[in-house]
Amino acid sequence: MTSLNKKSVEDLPVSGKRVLVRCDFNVPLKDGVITNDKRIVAALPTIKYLIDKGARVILCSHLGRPKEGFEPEFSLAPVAKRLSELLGKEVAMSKDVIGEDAKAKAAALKDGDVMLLENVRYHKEEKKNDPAFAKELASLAELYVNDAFGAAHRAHASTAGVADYLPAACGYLIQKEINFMGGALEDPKRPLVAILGGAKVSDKIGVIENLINKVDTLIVGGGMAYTFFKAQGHTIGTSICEDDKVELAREMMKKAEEKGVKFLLPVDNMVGNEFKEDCERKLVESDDIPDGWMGMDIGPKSIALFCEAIKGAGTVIWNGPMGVFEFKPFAEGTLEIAKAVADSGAISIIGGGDSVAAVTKLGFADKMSHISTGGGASLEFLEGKELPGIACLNDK
Ligand SMILES: Nc1ncnc2c1ncn2[C@@H]1O[C@H](COP(=O)(O)OP(=O)(O)O)[C@@H](O)[C@H]1O
Ligand SMILES: O=C(OP(=O)(O)O)[C@H](O)COP(=O)(O)O
Repeated sequence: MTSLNKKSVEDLPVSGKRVLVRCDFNVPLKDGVITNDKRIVAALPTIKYLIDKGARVILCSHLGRPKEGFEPEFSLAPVAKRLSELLGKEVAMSKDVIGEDAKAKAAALKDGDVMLLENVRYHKEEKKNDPAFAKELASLAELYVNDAFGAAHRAHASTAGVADYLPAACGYLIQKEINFMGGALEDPKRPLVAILGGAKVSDKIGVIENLINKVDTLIVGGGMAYTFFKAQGHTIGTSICEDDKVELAREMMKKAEEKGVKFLLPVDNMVGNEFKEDCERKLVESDDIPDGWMGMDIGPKSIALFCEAIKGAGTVIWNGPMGVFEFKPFAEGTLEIAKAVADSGAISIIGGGDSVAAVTKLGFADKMSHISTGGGASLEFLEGKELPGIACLNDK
């Protein structure tokens, strides 16, 4: 396993100290109710450690993308409530971030107490990583712990800026994420198979460029595939495609061939005449999608081809569903690939909001070695980019 060369929460003298802990509590909410608390649960080991050590814990996070100032639907109050339930103790919630209420509540903390600040993005200075705001936030505490892996690719005041003013270390979640993903890529159990799908071609094509130097097999399915189909000269109908990435897709395939990387694309496709759950559907036994039809899932031959490659894998890295899994008639590809990954015995790492949602919805989450709490963050890490939320922390 790769070890992170950064100070850990255990390296800080936390007893009796006020510790500012950045978490990623950016959880999905529907009508004010948390629909998936995975990110809150994932933050518990660090919080519990600090409570046990008698630290005075000041938690902070963003939630969603509020535009300006206080907007009630982005309040972290539901998170404070859920945290109280999970910890079995009161989590005080301040009405503001660096205002009077936050300062008073932070000053009143006793050893082992926990509080949560309001959404840091209520201040526009947060995303700008404004030094004065970072300094003010830091002044609430004596030590800083970043455990927000899902936001570690953001150079914001609470994820990076505060580290200029306080001794700074990482929490257990960041360690866990980096250990798993770093280990998988630096010393992978082979064959190393990467599966990429989903819809964000431009975000992920950079990952392919980097992965080609590391993987034995690269599987591209889902909405990603059609840009590659176009690069091969196939017709793609109305399938999603990023025209400005076609040339890059061609280069990626050439690079894969030169490097001896097995590059698998779908060989048959489930298509629909409209982007709707109950659209007309048919199987196209080739990579030429007819006019007026859209590739919305991989077909049975592709499933068999991909599953065969997954079967012998030592490590599987998967990001992006194989089709529009939210529509039941097009969920088959994602379901079968999830099953194959679960049954492969390989070390399996799943990242990305929709991929994790798909794997969870289909009931395979427990069978994966690692479900990452970060979408964008895990991708940037896999691309080999330095994450600012980690780079800012004190070296060991
Ligand atoms: N063939 C396709 N056409 C259009 N959208 C697709 C296709 N295959 C998958 N998708 C969509 O891709 C979305 C997920 O893509 P993305 O955001 O890149 O993944 P993740 O969130 O796991 O990183 C899903 O909502 C899914 O419906
Ligand atoms: O949900 C998040 O990222 P993700 O959707 O890439 O997993 C993080 O909380 C970061 O949020 P942001 O993309 O608004 O900075």
